[in-house]
Amino acid sequence: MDYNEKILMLNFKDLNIGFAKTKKTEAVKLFDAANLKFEAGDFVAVIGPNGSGKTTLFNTILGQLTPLKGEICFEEKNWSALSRTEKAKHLSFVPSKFEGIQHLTVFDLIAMGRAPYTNLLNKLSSEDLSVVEKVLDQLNLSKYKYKNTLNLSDGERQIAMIGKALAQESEIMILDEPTAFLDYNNRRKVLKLLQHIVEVNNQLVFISSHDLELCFGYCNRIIAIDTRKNELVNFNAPFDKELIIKKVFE
Ligand SMILES: Nc1ncnc2c1ncn2[C@@H]1O[C@H](COP(=O)(O)OP(=O)(O)OP(=O)(O)O)[C@@H](O)[C@H]1O
Repeated sequence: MDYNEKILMLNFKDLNIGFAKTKKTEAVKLFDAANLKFEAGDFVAVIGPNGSGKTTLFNTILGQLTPLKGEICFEEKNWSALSRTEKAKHLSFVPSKFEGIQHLTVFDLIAMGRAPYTNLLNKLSSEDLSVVEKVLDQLNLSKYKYKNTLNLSDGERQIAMIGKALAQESEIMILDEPTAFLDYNNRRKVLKLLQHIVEVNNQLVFISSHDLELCFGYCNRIIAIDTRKNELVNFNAPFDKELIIKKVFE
């Protein structure tokens, strides 16, 4: 076996992203995302102007929207054929803002990541508990273990949300603007943490962001929504920053 061989995770086959026709509205096509492949160990930034379709792309990958054309394959299986629980074992999602919930501790939040593996009563097995402890340890969150999620700073809460996704033990993680509400130091801390997770766990991680310098600094791939040509364009590191900015924002 070639240890440098990359493991294919997601494959966009002839994909068109947008909103399907409904009884009341016409179909809206946003862009082509044809024939892109994503592998284990890819840290991918999705960039594009406001309203270009980053969230729509994520919602399509998450299975909440159907592609207008084509399909998304996960390890060569059609992704849409997988049940919600099966998908949750392969894919975790971190929203850009989580305000915290009264009485929900950091431990409880991270334990929620085990939901795809627990029974109807959500009882944690000893294996679930050891995964939660491992994540608390890995993210240096043990000192906040019993802290209420309402009483964390934005940065701490974002890292706790990443912990919930990590506890899900999915190969793919999607984070919608994970640094949008963070200060300069916490932005770097979160991106560095994600870069580390990609390397150590060999996961596939997608983020969306308007902070191009962060994406250039930490990601190994950028997929940019070119709103002139209505297509998704792939760039691999090392990035030609000027070319990317010109193509997407000028
Ligand atoms: N249900 C819908 N039907 C039709 N168009 C929609 C629907 N929801 C959103 N849109 C439009 O789709 C486009 C893409 O929106 P989306 O939220 O995916 O963009 P975005 O790149 O994530 O934006 P931002 O950077 O501002 O968060 C926008 O023009 C939006 O108005």
